[in-house]
Amino acid sequence: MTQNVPVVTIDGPSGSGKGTLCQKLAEHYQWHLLDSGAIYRVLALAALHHDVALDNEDALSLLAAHLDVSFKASEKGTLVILEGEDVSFEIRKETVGNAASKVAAFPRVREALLRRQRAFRQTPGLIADGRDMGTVIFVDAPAKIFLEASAAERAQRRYNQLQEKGFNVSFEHLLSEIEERDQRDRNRTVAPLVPAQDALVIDSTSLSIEEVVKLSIEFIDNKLTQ
Ligand SMILES: Nc1ncnc2c1ncn2[C@@H]1O[C@H](COP(=O)(O)OP(=O)(O)OP(=O)(O)O)[C@@H](O)[C@H]1O
Ligand SMILES: Nc1ccn([C@H]2C[C@H](O)[C@@H](COP(=O)(O)O)O2)c(=O)n1
Repeated sequence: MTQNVPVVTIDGPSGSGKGTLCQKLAEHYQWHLLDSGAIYRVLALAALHHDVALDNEDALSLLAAHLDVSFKASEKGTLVILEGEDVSFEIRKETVGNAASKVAAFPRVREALLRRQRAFRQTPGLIADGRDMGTVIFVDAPAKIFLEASAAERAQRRYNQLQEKGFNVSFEHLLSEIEERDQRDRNRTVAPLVPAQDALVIDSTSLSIEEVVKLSIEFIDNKLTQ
């Protein structure tokens, strides 16, 4: 019964630090990791590759139901494979993130990806990263965290990240993309980005990564022993 396998859900807006926190938690507990955003990103990329319009819910949900995606552990981290091709780098582009946010707004697309996400619940446990992990996908999770940060701080983090990788980007452009994505993810009719009622909300705007990890582990350990 996978229902007995513990899950920790980490939800929050783009750039709040979910991915960073989830990797550290998965290492700490030696649990599996679900990056649900990567699945939506792969779907968006598949739509772009196959010329499927980002507003065609029928075609997108069909594509989602048959999405040929797999995740492979490697020395460089987890590789994301779409139809046999390594798309780990491509799916991280801001254009793909924005497209993912558009396709993710359709109820039948979300429905088509539901079981695929729940299948990640395997012993000894799962750290689940996304927007609706605690509110829809794993509502019975014993520990739920909602990670926030101001839009300006998230844009600054993304700016630093891209600069380090050698990309020349405008801070203002990044900020407006983050605000646009927030607006879409928070206001959609299905599975909007909101904290679960039983989630611990952490505002990381002025916290270091280490402080966020420490607070999270204290909370999770407490919840898991209740
Ligand atoms: N508390 C923090 N303080 C400073 N920088 C941070 C903090 N948490 C994360 N970061 C940095 O912010 C950037 C974005 O973090 P991360 O990719 O984990 O966010 P995310 O919420 O997973 O974003 P997305 O949803 O778009 O994938 C990374 O460069 C990361 O190192
Ligand atoms: N559980 C999820 C995960 C992701 N999405 C959508 C909304 C995001 O803007 C987009 C990309 O996610 P990211 O990789 O930046 O975490 O995918 C969603 O709706 N639900």
